[in-house]
Amino acid sequence: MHSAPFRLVVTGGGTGGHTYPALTAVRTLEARLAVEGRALEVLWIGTADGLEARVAPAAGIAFTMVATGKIRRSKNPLKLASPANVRDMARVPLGVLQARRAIDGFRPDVVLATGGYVAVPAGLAARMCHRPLVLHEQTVRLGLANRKLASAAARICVSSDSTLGLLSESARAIAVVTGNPVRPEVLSGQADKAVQALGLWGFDRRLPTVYVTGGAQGSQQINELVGESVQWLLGRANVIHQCGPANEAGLRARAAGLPAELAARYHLAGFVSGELPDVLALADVVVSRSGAGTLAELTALGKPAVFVPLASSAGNEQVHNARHLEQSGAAVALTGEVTAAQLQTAVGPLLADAHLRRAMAERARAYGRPDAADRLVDEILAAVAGRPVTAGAGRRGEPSLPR
Ligand SMILES: CC(=O)N[C@H]1[C@@H](OP(=O)(O)OP(=O)(O)OC[C@H]2O[C@@H](n3ccc(=O)[nH]c3=O)[C@H](O)[C@@H]2O)O[C@H](CO)[C@@H](O)[C@@H]1O
Repeated sequence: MHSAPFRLVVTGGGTGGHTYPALTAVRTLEARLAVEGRALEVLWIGTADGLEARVAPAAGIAFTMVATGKIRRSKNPLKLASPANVRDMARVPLGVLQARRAIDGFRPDVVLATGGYVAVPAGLAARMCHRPLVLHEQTVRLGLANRKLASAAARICVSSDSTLGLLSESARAIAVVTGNPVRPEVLSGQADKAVQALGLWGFDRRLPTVYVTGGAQGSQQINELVGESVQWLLGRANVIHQCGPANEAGLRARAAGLPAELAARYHLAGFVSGELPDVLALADVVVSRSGAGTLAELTALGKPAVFVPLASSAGNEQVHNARHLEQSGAAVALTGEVTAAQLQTAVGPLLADAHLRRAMAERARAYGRPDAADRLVDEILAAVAGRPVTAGAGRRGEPSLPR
């Protein structure tokens, strides 16, 4: 029985893709320590306007804000020297100072950084305070924040085997494939609870249900495609459409024009929060962006998916992710200029044929890593104990996401 609590600083956020793996790691570590009778104390270093500013306090985690600026990539020096860029870069040293003060005061055993702009000042401050820094990368290529922090890290935990080949020799020496943590509750949703919680009384349970999601902020492109196809979809399915908080009012006005019998089977939401696991359980087909977080969830659950990747995502990784799953029949990828007709051609067979859905679900599940959070916690504990990375750790010979 340990009397001293384990102290963790966690940093990362902006989007859901960086925020939820951090939250899942905290919860998993807490459960692991509880078995030994040891308490966990956590401080989350984030930004005021990132998703983490809502998620961490709602989870009862102490939260402190630091200044940070968007780090933009550009090969054009004029763009790099733009006023917005210069202003944002100037905020980073202020953020480092603030993060350093927070870390000095909290004295964590370890700092976990999961990417996003805020991870840069907090990660640099971790090194200044001589605290072990564990990085987690969700996407196949290291994000900008993790690239900046790699040389300061004790461990670089990655989500895909194919990331290892893309790392420098020194980064590979401290890299471990853990997978991308999926919130445990996401894996145990119940379809009936979604009906209760969202009041989906007009849904026809004899029809399949499509969950449309554009990621935490919603996707204009997916909203338009679904808007054009909504009557077609509702002719064959119930639809839950997560459209992004900023787009909700406009789409709600448009949905008011639907015939009543179709409107009863259409549910619009800006953001799906606590009900997400139950919504995923209810979904027979998912139409989605292919961000790393969503992909980890859908493969862990084994859900047939039609992906409409964000073409401008870093290194085009969403397109790579979607195409890679499509190659083995684990999803359908719609890339480039996608039309409503293409969406219908992709979704139609899945709505019509439950066998097809089951086959795709099985293939998707082969990519899932439901144990990723446990493996990340193993590495956090190993970093605190000063254990070196095991050579070849994490190579499991499973299907991996592409380069
Ligand atoms: C625009 C952008 O920068 N996208 C990147 C961002 O994705 P972004 O954060 O937008 O998307 P992800 O798919 O990674 O994660 C979204 C997360 O939010 C959750 N969710 C979403 C909607 C909702 O209503 N409720 C809800 O809980 C999803 O279940 C998921 O857990 O980070 C990912 C991981 O680094 C990258 O792969 C993406 O390319």
